[in-house]
Amino acid sequence: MYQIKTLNKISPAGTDRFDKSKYAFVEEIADADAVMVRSASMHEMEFSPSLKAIARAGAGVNNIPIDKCSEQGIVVFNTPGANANAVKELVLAGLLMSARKVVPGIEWAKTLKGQGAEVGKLVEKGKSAFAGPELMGKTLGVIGLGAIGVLVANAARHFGMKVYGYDPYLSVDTAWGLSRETKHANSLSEIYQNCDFITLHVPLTPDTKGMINSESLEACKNGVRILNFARGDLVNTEDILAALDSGKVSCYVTDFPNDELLDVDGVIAIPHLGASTPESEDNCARMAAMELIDFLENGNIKNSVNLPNVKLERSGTCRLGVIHKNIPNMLSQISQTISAAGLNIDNLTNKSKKDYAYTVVDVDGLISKELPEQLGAIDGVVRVNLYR
Ligand SMILES: NC(=O)c1ccc[n+]([C@@H]2O[C@H](COP(=O)([O-])OP(=O)(O)OC[C@H]3O[C@@H](n4cnc5c(N)ncnc54)[C@H](O)[C@@H]3O)[C@@H](O)[C@H]2O)c1
Ligand SMILES: O=C(O)CC[C@@H](O)C(=O)O
Repeated sequence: MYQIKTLNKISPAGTDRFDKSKYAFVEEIADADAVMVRSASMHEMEFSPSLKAIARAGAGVNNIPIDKCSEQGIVVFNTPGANANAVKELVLAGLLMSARKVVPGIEWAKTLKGQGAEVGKLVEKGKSAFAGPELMGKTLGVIGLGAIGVLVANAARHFGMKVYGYDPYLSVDTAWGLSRETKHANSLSEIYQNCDFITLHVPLTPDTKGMINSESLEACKNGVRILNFARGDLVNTEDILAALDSGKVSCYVTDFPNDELLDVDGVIAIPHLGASTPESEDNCARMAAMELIDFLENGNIKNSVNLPNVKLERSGTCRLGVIHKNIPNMLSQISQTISAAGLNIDNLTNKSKKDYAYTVVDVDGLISKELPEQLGAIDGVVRVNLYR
């Protein structure tokens, strides 16, 4: 039996994919072959040698210690694009809310409770405090043109906005999906100087942490509206609060509230609801489950953030999945060790991603108990998994 541990609430659309005759859900991570997780932080967790894979039912993997996983040969998956539409829809709501003062207006309207027949008159008298501009004709800067950024950029065009997009690592596939009317910004300065609204759709990494700070805000237009549906730490809290106070920023919409941001004028703090739709939770859970099943049963890897994609049709009698450092001479040492064990290699594939590589070998004949140990002893081999 394969043992699965779920952290967070994972939709049954995913958990039901595991065949009950082959999979069991366990309480303790120490017993697990694989983990399904959403936003729970795994940075302080110990991983037992049984743990082979972690599937993030979502996009951001900053809650998972990727380097530690790679060193231990644990494959980390995510579910690219599976929640992008849900986030896009809330970003569009965020754009409207940031412009039209709907949230403070609703809060003010509640204070009129108990005024009886006067409510209508009071509404008309007080509403001018909550007027806000239209989106049509305004400029939106989208930072990060991945699954979500592209959808937001394209949809904003339908509001009549002029859209600038910035992404130095834009993939060819994504570029095909981007509206031709999106202006390609060559630098962040171009976004800051030109945009009335700026929306962030980049992963949180050491490079992007704090990218919105006093310096970048200084380069922005006065009264800019900032939307952050990506990760809280992309924006320096102290600096955005100062910019709200000075009027440099007129609204900050964030899906990642912290104590300092709550109940501040100009801040719209949403409790991380970007991906909280039944459709997106189902999509993410389903994709994460399918990734784990194909890896645990066949050693195939799709949508991993730390190892290459490898898909090999099963052949031979057994399969070995060897996770190793991306250094010279690994393939020949692996195949020599297998040949020395008297086994014929039926099929083999090898792919690399940054510092790590993955070799999948289908062999004819039965694999002895010693062979995985011999392969594991090769300098640079991190982990050997056996698939029967
Ligand atoms: N609020 C939510 O519930 C929610 C849901 C999904 C994703 N997210 C967050 O949004 C982020 C983006 O999600 P996605 O699905 O679009 O991911 P994605 O991987 O499809 O897109 C990220 C894009 O950012 C680009 N990028 C990376 N570094 C950059 C930089 N320094 N400057 C500009 N562009 C850069 C990449 O090239 C990529 O195109 C996730 O990493 C996650 O943190 C939040
Ligand atoms: O699981 C969630 O609800 C949020 C997921 C989101 O932050 C992501 O990065 O995909």
